[in-house]
Amino acid sequence: MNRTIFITGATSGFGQACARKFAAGGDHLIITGRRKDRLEALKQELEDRSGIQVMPLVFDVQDRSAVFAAVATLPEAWRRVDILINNAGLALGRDFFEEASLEDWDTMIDTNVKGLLYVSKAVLPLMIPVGNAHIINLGSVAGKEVYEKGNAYCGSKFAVDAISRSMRIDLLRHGIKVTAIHPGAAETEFSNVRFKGDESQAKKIYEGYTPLSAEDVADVIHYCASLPPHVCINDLVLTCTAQADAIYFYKKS
Ligand SMILES: NC(=O)C1=CN([C@@H]2O[C@H](COP(=O)(O)OP(=O)(O)OC[C@H]3O[C@@H](n4cnc5c(N)ncnc54)[C@H](OP(=O)(O)O)[C@@H]3O)[C@@H](O)[C@H]2O)C=CC1
Ligand SMILES: N[C@@H](C=O)C(=O)O
Repeated sequence: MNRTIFITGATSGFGQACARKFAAGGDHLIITGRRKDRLEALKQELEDRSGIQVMPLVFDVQDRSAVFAAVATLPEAWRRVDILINNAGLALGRDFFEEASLEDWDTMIDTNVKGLLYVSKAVLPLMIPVGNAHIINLGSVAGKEVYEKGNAYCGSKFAVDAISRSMRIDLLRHGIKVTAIHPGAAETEFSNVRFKGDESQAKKIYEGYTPLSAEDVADVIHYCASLPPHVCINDLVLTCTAQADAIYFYKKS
């Protein structure tokens, strides 16, 4: 399938796994993140292995002007986007409300919510003319149920849930599908980022059970993106079997 897929957060985790999955299926990629070295390495890997074309764009999704400027640099051949995967995001800290950092809250809201809005707004003009484009937003089980010390992270993912529902209504007239994907715990760089490099705390999150992998999530995203034009998966929660919901895990002692 020679589509063009625009993936944010392609330097790690779900985004990187999606890039590999879609490249293997023959799709061309626009891959984005702040770490240019990782984007360049992924471009090299995928162009060598899959023979597809890859366009890296380096920008911080929190920076509105940088988002629009980066999209504006796309040459004519890249000014058609079939699928946008709004994946860039993070959690910072896991603290009680009164102890949490305002800076962490700002970053989560600016990245997970405003960043998704900015990128979608900037890329939509390249999607509307396609007639049957698709937006896939990364929410979380944290956007379906709240948990202790989840505060702003849960809030940001509830916002992604609501934005996805609203997008779906507004964009229907352009034939654009909107799918929200809500994973449970997956072992990526996510917890290292959340716990600010505290490897032991990050590792503890995944002890006693088998979490999702980035590839598990990418497989599901690719399936959602490969359905016939008249079929849309609107909202999908996926967890590892050991995780019953956002809070309950069955962990072998
Ligand atoms: N792992 C999990 O348990 C779950 C994760 N999620 C969500 O899935 C998404 C991907 O997470 P995951 O792959 O696990 O995490 P990773 O930390 O492995 O990857 C996060 C990606 O987002 C990018 N990113 C973060 N901040 C910015 C920014 N300001 N500007 C541009 N890119 C940014 C990073 O790129 P770079 O640093 O190079 O900019 C990186 O490529 C996130 O939205 C997360 O909230 C949802 C449910 C579960
Ligand atoms: N599901 C995880 C990531 O979003 C979490 O809620 O910590």
